[in-house]
Amino acid sequence: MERPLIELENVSVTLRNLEIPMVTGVSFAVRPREIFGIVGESGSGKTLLTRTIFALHEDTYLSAGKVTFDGEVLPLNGYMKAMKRRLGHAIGYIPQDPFASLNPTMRVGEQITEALYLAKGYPQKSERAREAAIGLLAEVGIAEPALAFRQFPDQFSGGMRQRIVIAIALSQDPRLLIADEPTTALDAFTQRRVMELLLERSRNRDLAVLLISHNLELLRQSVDRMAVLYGGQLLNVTPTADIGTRAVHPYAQALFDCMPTRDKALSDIRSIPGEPVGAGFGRRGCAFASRCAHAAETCRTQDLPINQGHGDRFSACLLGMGA
Ligand SMILES: Nc1ncnc2c1ncn2[C@@H]1O[C@H](COP(=O)(O)OP(=O)(O)OP(=O)(O)O)[C@@H](O)[C@H]1O
Repeated sequence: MERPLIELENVSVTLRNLEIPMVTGVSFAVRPREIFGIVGESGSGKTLLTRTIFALHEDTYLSAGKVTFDGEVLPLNGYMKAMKRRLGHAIGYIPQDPFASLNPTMRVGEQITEALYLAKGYPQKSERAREAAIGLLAEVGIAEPALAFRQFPDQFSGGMRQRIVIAIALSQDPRLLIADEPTTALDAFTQRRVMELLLERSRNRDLAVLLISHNLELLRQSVDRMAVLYGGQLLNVTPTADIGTRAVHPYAQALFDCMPTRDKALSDIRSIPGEPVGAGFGRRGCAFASRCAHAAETCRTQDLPINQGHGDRFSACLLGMGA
């Protein structure tokens, strides 16, 4: 099996000021060219985990575990510095909101040539940088790339802006692209077009993608495997093809049961009882136990198993379900 591009082993994320562990015991590996998802309800800790791993969060730190990128272990001490060296080169980031992530006062071309200068050293005003930027705009489906080069972000729709953000991320020739809810700010149709573009570009460029979303259906259509987070715990790692077809962790099953799909009758859609438990669960046992139809005493008293090795599947269910 190929060496993972990035591997998390028993990673915990802690809030800096309060010293509260928010995400605990997360292990998974993303392989080269793999489209890997992280799914979980709002507040489950997806963003905290991702932004901490990629050194984008000032309020949290990696308090335990091991992160290996491309075969190199990044030290916990000095982690942010070590990871920041890879951001913008080996790793590209596409944030949630294309409206907030582009500078409204700078022309689109300037923003791309700035990224090209930082990643590849192309002088910003050079013809080489201009040509590369226009090429990138064409690559992400901007109809008149030479014109777009001279325009400002507010002259574009949300979907077009997100394409420009993707062009900036691609300008750095990354091997791993992180996309945190990249389409939530867009309408359903545009969402689909932008996702298609993202996946097509990654296949074309042999990129691995880490796609974070609360939308199980979006992930089911897009990713090869996914990690399921709940209450800051990793409950399941599963090939996407398993969802709805073979046993997965009871929480992943419950998420699937409440998701409307084309082949499901309205009466088959079931909501999950109880209130969601947010990141920072901080007790022994499974954070999902209070809402799980199968929960037993052991689910409240035992520590969750940790995902070991690089297998395709992992279930943290203390009753052995979905393993
Ligand atoms: N700086 C912070 N200080 C205190 N709590 C925080 C901080 N940042 C996030 N949290 C809390 O941590 C929890 C997890 O947040 P996170 O943003 O990771 O959730 P999420 O799973 O990405 O949800 P969403 O899909 O809504 O973005 C939330 O309850 C949030 O309120």
